[in-house]
Amino acid sequence: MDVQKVEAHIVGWLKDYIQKSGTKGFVVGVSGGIDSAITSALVARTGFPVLCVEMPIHQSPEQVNRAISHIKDLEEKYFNVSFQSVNLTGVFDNFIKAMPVVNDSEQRNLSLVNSRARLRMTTLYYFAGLYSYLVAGTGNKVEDFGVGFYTKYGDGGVDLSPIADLTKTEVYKLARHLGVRSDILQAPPTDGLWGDDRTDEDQIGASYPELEWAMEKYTEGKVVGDFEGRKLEVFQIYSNLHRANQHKMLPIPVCIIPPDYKN
Ligand SMILES: NC(=O)c1ccc[n+]([C@@H]2O[C@H](COP(=O)([O-])OP(=O)(O)OC[C@H]3O[C@@H](n4cnc5c(N)ncnc54)[C@H](O)[C@@H]3O)[C@@H](O)[C@H]2O)c1
Ligand SMILES: Nc1ncnc2c1ncn2[C@@H]1O[C@H](COP(=O)(O)O)[C@@H](O)[C@H]1O
Ligand SMILES: O=P(O)(O)OP(=O)(O)O
Repeated sequence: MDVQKVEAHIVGWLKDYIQKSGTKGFVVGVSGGIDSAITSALVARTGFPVLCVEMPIHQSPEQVNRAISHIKDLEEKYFNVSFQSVNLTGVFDNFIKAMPVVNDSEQRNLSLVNSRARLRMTTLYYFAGLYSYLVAGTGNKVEDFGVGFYTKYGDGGVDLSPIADLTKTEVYKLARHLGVRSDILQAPPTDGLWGDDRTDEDQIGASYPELEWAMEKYTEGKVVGDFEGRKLEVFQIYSNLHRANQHKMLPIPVCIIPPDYKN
């Protein structure tokens, strides 16, 4: 990958889009992870106003510190970048209190995990509405179009996706080129939504390089019977998630009324 060309292409694409949209800038959630680090670094390079929002919800101090240090790095380098911290821990705790008590704790935990992501989306759109900004998405190609590993209308609820055609491996290459901090480069990818230190790999059961391999094979039309051992395991993980999460990748189904019913 020619990182210089990719950087220039994405920055140009962002500038072109925002000029045509008639909006004034970008807002992006910065978590201390690699995807939001490069997304914020790219929107910063457009010269348009960029609001980086850090939104802890029972977050580990390491994650918070990485996010804040990254935003400070950007603020020092780019006059157009500003920083807002919004602690959503109390909002989330009150949300839980307002919900009825349920017994199935596994399903409840997953639903609450996704509620965290949706509270962040709501916050980003608050700022987008306030300043006429666009919400920049941070999803990469594997998350968005491979395994659908994101929260529908949570971190998936965005106005534009600058890095969604880059695999995670390409995200790392671009991050090194953009000079992203080493602690962010070294942090294992995590959604940070569970209140513990589980990584994306712990949750999915395969690493990003493995998923990228499977995505390539799946796209080539390979099937389960083509593999054995660990490759088979990874291919099955990928295929199952890809199929189950199609509803996140396709436009939502609309019930079309037969025209003669309307006459
Ligand atoms: N970037 C990240 O790393 C990241 C970010 C957020 C969440 N996550 C992870 O992603 C996962 C998200 O969980 P999820 O996918 O269960 O939740 P989700 O809320 O994203 O999607 C499930 C919802 O989609 C809808 N749905 C389900 N099947 C459907 C169908 N066939 N057609 C239409 N709509 C349908 C339902 O409303 C359901 O509640 C979690 O494991 C979470 O930890 C990862
Ligand atoms: N703590 C956070 N502060 C700001 N923005 C956040 C935070 N955690 C997550 N985000 C945003 O959501 C996406 C996806 O997050 P994952 O950590 O990959 O689940 C992230 O890129 C931020 O934009
Ligand atoms: O989306 P981010 O920035 O939180 O990156 P990662 O998923 O690698 O933690």
